[in-house]
Amino acid sequence: MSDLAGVALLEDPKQNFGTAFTQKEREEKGLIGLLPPTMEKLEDQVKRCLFQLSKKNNDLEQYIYLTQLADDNRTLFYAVIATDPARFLKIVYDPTVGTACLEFGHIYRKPNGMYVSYDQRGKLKEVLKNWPVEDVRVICVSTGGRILGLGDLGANGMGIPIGKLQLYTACAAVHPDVLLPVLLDCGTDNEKLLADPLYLGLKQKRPTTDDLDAFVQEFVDAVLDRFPKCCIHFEDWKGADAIRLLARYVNQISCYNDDIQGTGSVTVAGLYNAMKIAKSNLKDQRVLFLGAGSAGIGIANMIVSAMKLEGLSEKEAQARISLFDLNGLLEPSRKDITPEQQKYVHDGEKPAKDLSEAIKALKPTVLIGVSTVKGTFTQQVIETMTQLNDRPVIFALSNPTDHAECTAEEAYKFSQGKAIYAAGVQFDPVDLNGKTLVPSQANNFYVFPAVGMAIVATEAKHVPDEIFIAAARAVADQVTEEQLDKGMLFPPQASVQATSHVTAVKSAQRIFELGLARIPKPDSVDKHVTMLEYKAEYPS
Ligand SMILES: O=C([O-])CC(=O)C(=O)O
Ligand SMILES: [Mg+2]
Repeated sequence: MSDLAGVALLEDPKQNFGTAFTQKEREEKGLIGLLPPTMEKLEDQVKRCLFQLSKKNNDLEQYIYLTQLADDNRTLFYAVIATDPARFLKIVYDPTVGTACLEFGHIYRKPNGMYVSYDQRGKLKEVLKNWPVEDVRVICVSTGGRILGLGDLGANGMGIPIGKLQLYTACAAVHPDVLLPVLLDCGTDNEKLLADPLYLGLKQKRPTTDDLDAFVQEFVDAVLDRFPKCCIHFEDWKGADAIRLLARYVNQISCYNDDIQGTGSVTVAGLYNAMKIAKSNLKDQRVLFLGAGSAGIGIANMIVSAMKLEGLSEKEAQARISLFDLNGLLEPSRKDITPEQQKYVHDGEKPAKDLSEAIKALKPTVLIGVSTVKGTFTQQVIETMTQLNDRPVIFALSNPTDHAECTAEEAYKFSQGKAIYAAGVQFDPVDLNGKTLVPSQANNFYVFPAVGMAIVATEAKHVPDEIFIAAARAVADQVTEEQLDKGMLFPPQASVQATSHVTAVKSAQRIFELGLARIPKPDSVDKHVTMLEYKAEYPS
């Protein structure tokens, strides 16, 4: 039982049970008179929260309410989320977390994690000592350099590490005590924020790449010094930084980049199921990306890994993928190709500025949008895909909602219901010619919380793409025939906890198979994961 008492106990979100403290606890802990006399159960408290939430008239207000609830009583916060994950995922996470990040300096209440800032360089080991928990197992860290499809939001990006780690617990039951959100504040190039008197981050421009990399190295060293078993989850960094730093650290320490590997994994999961619907194989697809940043490269690389498992060579797999960005098709005459993009630039390809033209020339079977630009999958683009394919696969992954390349309704309508569609956010079902089509949300929340649990459960020393392929397979295989028939490529969000458990177990098994665990393999990986799972309950 808690060593805190009285008001201090009520102010500790981990140990505060509010009106659910029993008479005995109230007497022993000096709480008599500090609470209303009625003693409630967790279910009663949940009902009151749901009532209060029903009075909030927009999603941002609900986000603010839930943030305060988490600061007040953590158990109750997770119990509320568990009543309806599908409803609350879109509040504590994408898309509402995007609105929250835009407003973060304005709606700020409490830090809820660590702000490690550029002006503390040279002292990061000292800084990390200020975190009160000794055995942190996952840090989710962002520079705010590229928040969702919203660009550089600087320290306002803190909403993302907080929200991502809340999903570790809400989806995969990772114990919240072992999770630490970090905003690595290196300034921002966002002039609007720099001019905002309520902005909370460092009011300076971002450092050079070399200076950033030196700062990140100091941060990595400080993390390993303070938390030797910790995995570093990189999230929402500027694309080039994300790719470069993942390449540097992926085989060196326990780390992964969710925007690269998690997004790649969930997209491959969606493609595995799209192949079941289209009665085809991944290795036979031709894939065109709109957007050639970290998400596009991450997904492309993951598709290559998945095609290799189906028997293609690396070169053969890469030849099946092309990239198209703001400046048109990435082809040999372009002068602005980065080394990571180069493998998807193919001899003989001609310049193309118009996406429909590129589609006619390349005849892709799969079109993936990671452009952050709304409406770029026009009627013409969707119709061209439909002329070329019986079942065109169209994934409009940019988020939040008003950044999607096309809506579910547009994809289904312009393809006469033939498109196999997924988006980065959840769109409502669409009625077309007497059939209800259920669009999927190809969002990395199906993957990163479960992989996070697998990492915690195995103390993985590295987190290579193989683990994310195993997670993709696990997610895909949990969709039933009946769900596939409605166009669903992912398991229902209502059962995300059960889905994440299975995905975590399969991912952990893969970590053991690859020899990447730092603990001996338990007799039952399933039981081992179950034992670690956090329950949003008061001790009885
Ligand atoms: O957070 C999300 O919904 C997906 C994601 O990682 C991103 O867009 O950066
Ligand atoms: Mg992200």
